[in-house]
Amino acid sequence: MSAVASIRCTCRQSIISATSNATRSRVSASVLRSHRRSFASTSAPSSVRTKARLSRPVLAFLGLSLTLPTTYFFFPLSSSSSLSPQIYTNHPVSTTQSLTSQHKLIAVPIPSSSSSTQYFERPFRTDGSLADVEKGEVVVQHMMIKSPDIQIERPYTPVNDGVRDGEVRMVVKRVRGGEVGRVVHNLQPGDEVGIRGPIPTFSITPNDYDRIIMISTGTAIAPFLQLLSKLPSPTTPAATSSSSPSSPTTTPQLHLIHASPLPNRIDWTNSNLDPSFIPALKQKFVDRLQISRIEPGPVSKDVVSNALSGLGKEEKVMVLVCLPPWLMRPLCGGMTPNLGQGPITGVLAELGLTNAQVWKLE
Ligand SMILES: Cc1cc2nc3c(=O)[nH]c(=O)nc-3n(C[C@H](O)[C@H](O)[C@H](O)COP(=O)(O)OP(=O)(O)OC[C@H]3O[C@@H](n4cnc5c(N)ncnc54)[C@H](O)[C@@H]3O)c2cc1C
Repeated sequence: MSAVASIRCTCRQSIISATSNATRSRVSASVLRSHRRSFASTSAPSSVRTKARLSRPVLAFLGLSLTLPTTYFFFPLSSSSSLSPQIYTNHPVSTTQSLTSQHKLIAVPIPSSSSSTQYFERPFRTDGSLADVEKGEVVVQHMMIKSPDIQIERPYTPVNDGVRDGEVRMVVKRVRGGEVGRVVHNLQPGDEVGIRGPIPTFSITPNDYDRIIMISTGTAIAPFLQLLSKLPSPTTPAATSSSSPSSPTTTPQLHLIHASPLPNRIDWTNSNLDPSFIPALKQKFVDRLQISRIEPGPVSKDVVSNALSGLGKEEKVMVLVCLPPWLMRPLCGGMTPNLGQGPITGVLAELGLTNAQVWKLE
């Protein structure tokens, strides 16, 4: 199997949270890896790209740590009804649905104004400008939701294609003592929620790969559900099947490896409660999408080896990993403290995969 073609990632690093008694800052921003170009406003010549890749997270870190807190604290909520990555606006929740006792699906309509949809179609860069999406490129994005009571925000990844559906749908897990999870779980249809986004999480040009393997557990499946929702059905002409300005024209072989919930827990991902969940995706992709459900816990070498089987020497593979740190470490090595990719170690390294073939998502 050969190396990467292109994946560009804006890591989930723009999180600024302040609790009532302390201000915690977890800031990270745009880490873009591209072999052709990045979301950055100017394309660096190839000779300096490596250097640019190394310095960009640092610059983004500094830039965001200055700009986002300012935006957040001085302009906490705008009266405008447009969605914006920089400024919070209040938006009514149209539907809410309990998927399990811990998981709630909420839908927030996207205002039809072009100022709201533009950020879905032309992703927001950390320098404030908008990126042109390349032909065939799919950008996975997340939204920030804030607590109305205290200065705290959390990122959530829509499971669907927002522009196509006219709304973003997010599955939010409530954790014990969690602040924003509590807020979301108390929402009723018609209630308003402070939201900003969309913010790019990562982008990928699926046509550049022969096989894309996605590995997740729990709500970390959300970026993959969104990616699969944005990909056109292999049986439908690309131009009509996605809202993306430049839909991929062919579908690579897709393999989703997703942990089953603990025994006696409801497997919401495998329900028909949303058209972005697994059963609908299976119907959409038929034999282009293989699903492996695995036991909760560390991902075994066998299951990944199985997903890689039959891959020719010249074929290109990308493994996208979205797991909590304790599961990511044995599989492929952890991310660095500033949410850089870090070296590939563990199971994926043993299978011969390199940094060019793996992308880690926090
Ligand atoms: C890019 C991105 C996308 C994401 N998408 C999703 C998604 O689609 N769905 C989803 O459910 N989640 C998603 N997450 C996770 C989400 O952003 C939150 O981290 C999660 O919902 C918990 O937030 P919370 O405010 O409810 O809990 P928090 O208030 O952050 O609490 C989390 C845990 O920490 C504990 N805790 C809180 N404060 C303290 C303290 N001072 N000392 C000790 N312990 C403390 C709490 O008890 C709790 O157990 C995503 C994360 C990222 C980075």
